Amino acid sequence: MKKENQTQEIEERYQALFSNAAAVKALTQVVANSLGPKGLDAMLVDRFGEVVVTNDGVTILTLMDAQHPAARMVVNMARAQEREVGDGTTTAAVLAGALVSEGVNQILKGVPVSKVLAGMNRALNHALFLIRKNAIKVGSITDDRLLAAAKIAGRGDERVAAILRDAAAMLEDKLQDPGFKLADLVLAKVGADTTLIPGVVINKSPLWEEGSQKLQEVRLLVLDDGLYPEEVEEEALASEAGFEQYLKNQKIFQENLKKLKELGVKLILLTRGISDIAEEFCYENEIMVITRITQKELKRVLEFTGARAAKRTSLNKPVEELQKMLGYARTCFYDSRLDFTIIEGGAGKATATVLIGAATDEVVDEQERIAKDAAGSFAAAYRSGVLPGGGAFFLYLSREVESLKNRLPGMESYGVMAFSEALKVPFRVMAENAGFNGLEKLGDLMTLQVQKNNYALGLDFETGEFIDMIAGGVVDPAEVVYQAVKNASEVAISLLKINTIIKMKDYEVLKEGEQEDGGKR
Ligand SMILES: Nc1ncnc2c1ncn2[C@@H]1O[C@H](COP(=O)(O)OP(=O)(O)O)[C@@H](O)[C@H]1O
Repeated sequence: MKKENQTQEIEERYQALFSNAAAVKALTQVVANSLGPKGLDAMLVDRFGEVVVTNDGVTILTLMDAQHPAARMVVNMARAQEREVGDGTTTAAVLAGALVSEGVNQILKGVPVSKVLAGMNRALNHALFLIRKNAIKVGSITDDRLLAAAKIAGRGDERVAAILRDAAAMLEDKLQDPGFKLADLVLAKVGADTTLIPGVVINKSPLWEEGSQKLQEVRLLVLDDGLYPEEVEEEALASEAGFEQYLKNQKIFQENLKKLKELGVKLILLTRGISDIAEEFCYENEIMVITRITQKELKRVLEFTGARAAKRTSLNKPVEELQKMLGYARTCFYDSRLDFTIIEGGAGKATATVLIGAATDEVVDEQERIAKDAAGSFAAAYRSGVLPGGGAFFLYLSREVESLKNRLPGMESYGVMAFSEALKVPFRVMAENAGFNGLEKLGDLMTLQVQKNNYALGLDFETGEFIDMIAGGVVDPAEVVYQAVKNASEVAISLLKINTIIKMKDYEVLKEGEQEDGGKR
C-alpha cells in the first residue's frame, strides 16, 4: 500500500516530465524509422490530400504537425540543426529522444533531476571536446573524404557528389565564408540532366521568347525594382499640375529608356514588373527582359556579373554614372525545354549552378533536398574535417563518456550513464532499420572496437560485416556531429528541467500587450 502511494506521489511530481517525455518519444520514433542508409521514407499527407514522400528528418518533423509543446521544441531543434549545418537532423532528433528517455529512467530510479542534469552537462562537454579533438582534417578540395561525406549525405549518389566537388573547386575561397552556402547553388528541375553549369540560372523565362536567342557580350542592368515611370498619385492626376507632372514623368522615363539603348544594354533583370511602354521599347530594341526574379537570384547575378543593384530612380543619372552600374556576361540564353535562363561568363566573382535532374514532379523536391544535404556535408567536412559515420563514432564517445563516471562525485554519475547510453541509440536504430538485431550488433561492435583499438570500426549495413568506416568511405562531417550532439543535448536538458507546465496566454499577444502598456506610460 505504501509503495503504491509513493509511486503515485512520484508520478504526480513528474507529470509534466512524463507528458513531455511521452510526446518526444512518439515524435522521435517516427523519424527513427528513416535514420541511416536503410531507413525508410515517410509519406506525409495533408487534409487536402497533398503528398510529400521523404526520408529527410527535418522535413518529416516540420510537416508532421506536432501539437505538443515538447514535441515542437524538438522540431525547432531539428530546424536549427538544418540551418546551422544542413544535415544530421534525424540523428539529432533520435539522440534527443534517447537522452530524454534515459534521463527519465534515472529520475524514476530516484536520482534527483539536478544531479542527472549536472552529469549530462559534464558528459556533453566531454563529448564535444572529443569530437573536436578526433576530427580528421582534410587537406584540399580534392580530398576523397570530402567526396565520401557528400556521397553519404546524398544517399550514395556519386554523380551529385562529384558535381558538388567540381562546383566547390570553382569557388574554393568562398567555402570558408560563413555566409556562403554551397547548397544555395543547387537547382532541381524536372527533365533536366544532372550537370554543372558554370554560371547563374534564373528560374524564369524572358518576357517574350522569340528573338531571345543566345545573347553574346551582354551588358546587363539589374533593378531591384520595377521598370516604370515615377508614379503620380491618382488624386493629384485630377489637377492640372498633377497631370503635367504625369506627362513630365513619362517624358523622363522615355529619355531614360533611350539611355539604356545608348549604353548597349542587352539584358534587364527586374525584381518587380515592367510598364507597357518599357516593354514595347525593349522588344523593339531587342533587349531581353526577365521580370520578378527572386532576391536570391538577384544577389547571385550581381556577384557574378559585377552589376550594382539599381532602383528605377537610378535611371535619372547621367549615362556615365549609369554605365558603372551595369554588369557584364559573355552569354545569356533561354532554355525553352527546361524553361529557365542561363547566364555564363560573368565579369564578377566565379559561381556555378548545380543542376539536379528529376524524372517527375513528385521526386524533384526530394532530389533537391538530397543534393542540398550532400552540399551541406561537403562544405561542413571541408571546414571541420570528418569522423567515422554509421553511428560508429558515437560508440567511442559513449565509452569515453562512461569512463568519466569514476571521476565524478556521487549521483552525477547517473547523468553521465544516461548520456553514455543515449549515444548508443543512433547505431542501434540504424542496425535495426537495416534488418539486424540492434542489441546484438551493438554488443559485438562495442567489444570489437575495444579489442582492435579502432573506433572507426562500424557495421556494413548491407552485409552485416564489421568494416573500417573511414576506409569504406562512410564519414560524417565533424561539424554536423558536433552540432547534432550539442543541439540534441540542449533540448533534452531543457525538457528534463521542466517540472511544471502552466497554460499561459498567447505569448505573442502578451508581448504586444506589454509594448502597448509601455507606450502609454
Ligand atoms: N552507406 C552507409 N553505410 C553506413 N552508414 C551510413 C551510410 N550512409 C549513411 N550512413 C549514416 O547514416 C547517418 C545519417 O542518416 P540520415 O538518415 O541521413 O540522417 P541525418 O538526417 O541525421 O543525416 C549518418 O550517421 C551516416 O554516417
